[in-house]
Amino acid sequence: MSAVRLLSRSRLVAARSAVVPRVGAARAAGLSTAAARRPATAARVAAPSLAVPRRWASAAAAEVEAEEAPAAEEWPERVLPVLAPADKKRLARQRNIGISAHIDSGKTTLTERVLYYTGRTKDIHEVRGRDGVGAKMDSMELEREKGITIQSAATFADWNSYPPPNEWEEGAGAPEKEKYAFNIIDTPGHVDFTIEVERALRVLDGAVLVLCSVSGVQSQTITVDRQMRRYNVPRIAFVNKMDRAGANPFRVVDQLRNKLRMNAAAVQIPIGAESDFGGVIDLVRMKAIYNEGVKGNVVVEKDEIPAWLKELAEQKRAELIEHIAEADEALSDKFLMEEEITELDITQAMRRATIGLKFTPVFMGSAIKNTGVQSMLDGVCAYLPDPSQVPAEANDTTLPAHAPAVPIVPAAEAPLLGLAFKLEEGKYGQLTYMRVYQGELKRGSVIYNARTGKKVKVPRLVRMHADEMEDVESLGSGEICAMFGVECSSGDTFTDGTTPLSMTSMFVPDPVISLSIRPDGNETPNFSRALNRFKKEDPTFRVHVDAESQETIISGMGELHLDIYVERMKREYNVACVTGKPRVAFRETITASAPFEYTHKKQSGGAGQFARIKGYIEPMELDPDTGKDTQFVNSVVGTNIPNGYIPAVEKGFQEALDRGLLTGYNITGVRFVLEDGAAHAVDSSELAFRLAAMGAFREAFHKAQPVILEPIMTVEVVAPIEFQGSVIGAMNQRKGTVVDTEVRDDEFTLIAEVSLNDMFGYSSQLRGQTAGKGEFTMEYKQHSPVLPNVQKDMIDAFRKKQLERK
Ligand SMILES: Nc1nc2c(ncn2[C@@H]2O[C@H](COP(=O)(O)OP(=O)(O)OP(=O)(O)O)[C@@H](O)[C@H]2O)c(=O)[nH]1
Repeated sequence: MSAVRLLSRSRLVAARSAVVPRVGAARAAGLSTAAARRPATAARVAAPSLAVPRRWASAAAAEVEAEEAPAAEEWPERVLPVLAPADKKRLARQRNIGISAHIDSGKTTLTERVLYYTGRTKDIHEVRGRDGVGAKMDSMELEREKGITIQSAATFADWNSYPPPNEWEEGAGAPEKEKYAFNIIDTPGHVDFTIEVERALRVLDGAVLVLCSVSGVQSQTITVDRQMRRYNVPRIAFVNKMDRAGANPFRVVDQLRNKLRMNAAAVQIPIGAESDFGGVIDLVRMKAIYNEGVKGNVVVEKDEIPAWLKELAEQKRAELIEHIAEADEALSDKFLMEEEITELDITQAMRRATIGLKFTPVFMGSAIKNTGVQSMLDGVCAYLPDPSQVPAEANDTTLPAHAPAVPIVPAAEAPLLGLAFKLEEGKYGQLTYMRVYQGELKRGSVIYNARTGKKVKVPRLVRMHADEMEDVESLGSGEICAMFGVECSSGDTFTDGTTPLSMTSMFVPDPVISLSIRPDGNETPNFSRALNRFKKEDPTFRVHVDAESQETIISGMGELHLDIYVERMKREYNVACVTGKPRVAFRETITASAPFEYTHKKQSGGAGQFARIKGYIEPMELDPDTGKDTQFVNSVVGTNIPNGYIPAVEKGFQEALDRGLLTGYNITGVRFVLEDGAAHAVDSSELAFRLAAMGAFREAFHKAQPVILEPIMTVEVVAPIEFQGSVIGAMNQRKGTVVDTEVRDDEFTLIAEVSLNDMFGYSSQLRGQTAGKGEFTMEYKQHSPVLPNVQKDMIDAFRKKQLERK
């Protein structure tokens, strides 16, 4: 295997540019280009150096302490594998895609079509359909009942399509269609299940953003788009529901441009509209595409474009070329020079621009009317990247956190590196969904959990098809699969034990709502079993026991999120529960810095306790790299505090954060800087320093202008126009700030920012106000300080409760 020797990504770039000029010279000298690509130094690095000692796997279990970690000069030289031609070929026909959108845009309905057309299902079952079967992808009983998607389901499917445009040659005609392997994840649209969307985007290489042709860009579309940007996921858009009254795909394209600041353009135009919608015109090839046969399974392409659409097609084709040219230099040059632009120029530029996150092609159709779905699938093959084209990175767990991340090459020969991105407890035990990033995962092989260092044998490996499965012997890099009987937590990395690499973790938002929970009747082991399982499956679901009331408190992303878990406790674990009133997850923070100098001293016969610490606390913003907004900084110079006591100070600080001093809620956004102190040879202990840190924090916190923060939500209401006045009135009553309103035909959309604390009971109010016709979604925006009078009331109420307890 040829190899490129590297230390960091910048060196990778440098190495690549250093190699390029040598290729021509090598050819002239009769050498293979592979040999020429290998820099001189790498020639001495034999392939086995890819393997690192087995002990690294267990070393990875522990976080590397800064002082233990090797200095930068000692960081190991990195040898990156180069993709073998066989890997490249296989990966070029692999697509890992997510289907994401605002609630009710038709993702599940669309996925049902995809499964049917790819031959995975024999029939189409509708969401909340009359046949009582329910959609294939909504396999959970609850999902089928409510007609919403709760858990994402991964599905494997094959699709025949043309090779991607980068493999075509000008003038050579269309190549034969080939088989692509798709992994599709149907993600939930409700904000309460945001973590499912986050997880899916983390492991997928591209996405289809589904929009409703009438409602266009909605609040959840904005959230999903933000998540896709966070993970650099290239996307194509699909404007669904083209059969609906008021359908207008070009308005949706405008919204993509204006509201999401996306460089987007339609690659199709509709043939007919609303109930007359009959097909689409492909603007690249200028062909009319219709669906015929059983449930639209036969795609008919006609060279003849209906005469009444010719002018619109020409105009929209020009607009498409202009927008791609904005994002692609090669096409832009041709465009400016007024040279002839061929079909291949457009498709190749569109692929480059889409993968480069500079352009979004917009497809359109109607999932329910079986129209336009196959063309969208061809678009996935043509314009979304294969797994080798998406940069992925891992951390070397033997190095400190600031060491450069290591680029991953999805080579089959490299050591195994896989990310367990989702857990599910099924009939046959725990099912762990894994994306293999490099190497190969084989049934029966032994793999290592990089976090715990534990090894485990893979007893069974399956490809998932919603809730059914297909056994496989092995899976290559870039693929998604599920394993049975592998104990782990969501987000764990698995390796073959020969690499110290671990995948970077995902963004987990903090919970915004909590409620107390207890079994209705005697407590059975199933109560804690269920809570433990949910906690492991879902990092946004938290459980703790309140120190004062001794109640079990569950927290999550919204009322629906917690309701679903309470319901699942009853259905899956036979534990009916009684819950308290939902409470908003307030937080406390500081708005100024404050110094501390604190001595903890106790002398009551025998060994005393002595610890003195000095330093300051200050406000801290969320660190986007670590996802943390609290930090302990050790700035001690000298030995006034012996090194061994420093971790105890940090522990005391962490403990102090757990229980706020104003109202008992968590403290966030604080940096604790330890500068100096004193110890006593006999009386100092870890306990004394821990207590000193807690005392110092208490003292400084009150001087640092503390405030209570509350979650502010973005609320989007859609309702018939006649209810606009009363809906706005109710929002004002709830002290909401109206951010935007939009009126469309007979419907309006209102976007407001409202404190979550003022949103309780809104769904029944809206239902009453709009005769059941209004809908709303709510999404967490940020934590903001409560009004001073509210803060005072909350502090008084907390104190009163504490006095009553005493
Ligand atoms: N008119 C029309 N209705 C559609 C179309 N596609 C889906 N629907 C309907 O829209 C509703 C929502 O569809 P789903 O497929 O459940 O939407 P979803 O985006 O998966 O919903 P969540 O998973 O709950 O976010 C259902 O009543 C569908 O029948 C379409 O192309 N045209």
